[in-house]
Amino acid sequence: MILEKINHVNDIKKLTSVELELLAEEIREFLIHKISITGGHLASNLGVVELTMALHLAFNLPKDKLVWDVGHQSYTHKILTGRKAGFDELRKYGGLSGFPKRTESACDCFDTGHSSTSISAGLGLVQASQILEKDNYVVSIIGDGALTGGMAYEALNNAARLNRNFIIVLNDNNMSISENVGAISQYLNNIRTADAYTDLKTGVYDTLSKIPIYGEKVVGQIRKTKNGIKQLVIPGMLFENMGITYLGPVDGHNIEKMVKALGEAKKLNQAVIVHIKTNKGQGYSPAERHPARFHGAEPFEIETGLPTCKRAKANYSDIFSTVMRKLGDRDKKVVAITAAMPDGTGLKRFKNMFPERFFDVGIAEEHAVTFAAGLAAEGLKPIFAVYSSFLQRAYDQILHDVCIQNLHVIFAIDRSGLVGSDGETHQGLFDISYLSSIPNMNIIAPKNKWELSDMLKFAVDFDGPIAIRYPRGEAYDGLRNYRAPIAYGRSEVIFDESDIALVAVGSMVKTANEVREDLKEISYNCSLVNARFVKPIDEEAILELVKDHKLIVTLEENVKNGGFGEKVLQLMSECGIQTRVLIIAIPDEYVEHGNVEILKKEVGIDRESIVKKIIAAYVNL
Ligand SMILES: Cc1ncc(C[n+]2csc(CCOP(=O)(O)OP(=O)(O)O)c2C)c(N)n1
Ligand SMILES: CC(=O)[C@@H](O)[C@H](O)COP(=O)(O)O
Ligand SMILES: [Mg+2]
Repeated sequence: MILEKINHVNDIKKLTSVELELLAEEIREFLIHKISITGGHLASNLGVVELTMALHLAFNLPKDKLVWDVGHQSYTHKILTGRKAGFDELRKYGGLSGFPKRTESACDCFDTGHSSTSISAGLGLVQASQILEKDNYVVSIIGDGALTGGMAYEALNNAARLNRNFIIVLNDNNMSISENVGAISQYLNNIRTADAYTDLKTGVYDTLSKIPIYGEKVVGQIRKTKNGIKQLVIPGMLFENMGITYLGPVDGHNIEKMVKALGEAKKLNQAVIVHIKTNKGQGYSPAERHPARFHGAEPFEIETGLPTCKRAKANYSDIFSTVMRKLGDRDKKVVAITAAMPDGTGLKRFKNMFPERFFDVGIAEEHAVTFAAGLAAEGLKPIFAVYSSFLQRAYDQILHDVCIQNLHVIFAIDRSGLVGSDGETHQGLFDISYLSSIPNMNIIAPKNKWELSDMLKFAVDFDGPIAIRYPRGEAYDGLRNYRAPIAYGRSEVIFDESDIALVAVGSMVKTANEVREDLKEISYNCSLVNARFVKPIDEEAILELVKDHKLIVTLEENVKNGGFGEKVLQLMSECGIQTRVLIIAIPDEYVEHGNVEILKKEVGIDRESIVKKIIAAYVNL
């Protein structure tokens, strides 16, 4: 096994070219085997095995810096930097992260998780090296999907004026999670498929370069020419015209060719894009055939590619998908938007049924929000389905373009709360806080699958900005009989007792009900209130609760700062009420990756911890 020889960074440099080919095969087998057990981002990682090897051969880590965009494709990099043994615990609590982490290795120079940040971060590293007079290379590796994100262009706009080497590797597999979208994707596709064009370019350059003394100059001259012959011989004109040298496209499964291209790129004192063509899922036919399904794979059977655990119940995204279909049927003004997540959010069905009312804008959450605002300004009813953590980057667009004008944009916020194995960057723990500080915004959260459906209908009939937050995973199907119509700003009393009032938001209603049952067994009486509205909070109901309850407990899967509990506390203080409020929420810290149940325990929002906290608070009243 060649893989056994790879224990430290740069071990790869000791291998012969035959061994390198074997190593690529072994890494693929290793990844397929490990991820079939743990789950993880398989298809993207299979696609970059040779590219990562080429980068490790061409550069000296950790002195040189590799910045992985999104970072979901960094598994081979982890293997080559001595972290092979960690793959049994990949994305598990306390185990190896699925993304680059500076705390995990000196070879991880920048943490990522969200898309399109690598060129900005890389440029920062380059400028820092210059100021600190360091002598190292910086390489940002960005996918064609990540290149649909606006931040990448903001960075390219700046990188173009560099007079120092900065290599941007464009890992082009012609896929985002789903099919990539937009003009840039089309442009790259044209380059990918225009082999004759590439040969012409290579041929012309090679011939010209071979002419003694003047050849190199002529090539340089062609690069500087704004049109004419350059249009004919240089793919990647878009980048060249911006002032960024373009090299490629290069076969991303040929190590030798990539090392050569990277060597050329290293010679330039400016920003240079090396366009690498890869195949998402390379070497594992189920992933090659279904790259979207194997983008973020659950554990699967290697022979068939089928998931090992069949899902018995629908998750919230499935419910959303079904309701969206009905809403689309019922109301022609309903339009749906996704920022490159049609599968994850459950919008694929809507896309198939109403293609003219479906918009995938690419990984462009900021644009998605302002685009939705434009649609709403003309009277349509846009529903932007987005993961909680990805909506974070559209804060100003929500405030400036939607809420100031009080436009009727519906935010269907999936993955609110703890998401689990993706960790810090993806936990949806801030949306209540960041949204509720914005005037005109309304925030609701369903307790179960039926309420998600009711709330979506309510939101479509509403007028104004409204966000519905719901968690990742299985949709709760308990408390079915509690289905009072949704009324603006009103909560729902589920159990009316005395002593302790549990006021829970969305996913925490289920937990609160379990806590209520546990406490009942030891003779504590608890009322259970489903908050429904986080903004505006149901002040009337809360002021009613303080009349016959000694302790109010608020429960939410959001950070405490700026959360629901703090709003209740503020109301109490404004009304001069002394009743004790116990806030069950996420503490002021980032929550790492791992199984959601373990994470809940760690942050103290699991059933058992809550019971203990309530008893402690109650006996100390
Ligand atoms: C801001 C943000 N939005 C959405 C995502 C979800 N996401 C992760 S990877 C990905 C597709 C990236 O495509 P590409 O860069 O081409 O990489 P590939 O998976 O094809 O290797 C998306 C949409 C994200 N990580 N960050
Ligand atoms: C890397 C990334 O951002 C996505 O692939 C994300 O991991 C998807 O998460 P879900 O599995 O919750 O759809
Ligand atoms: Mg891609």
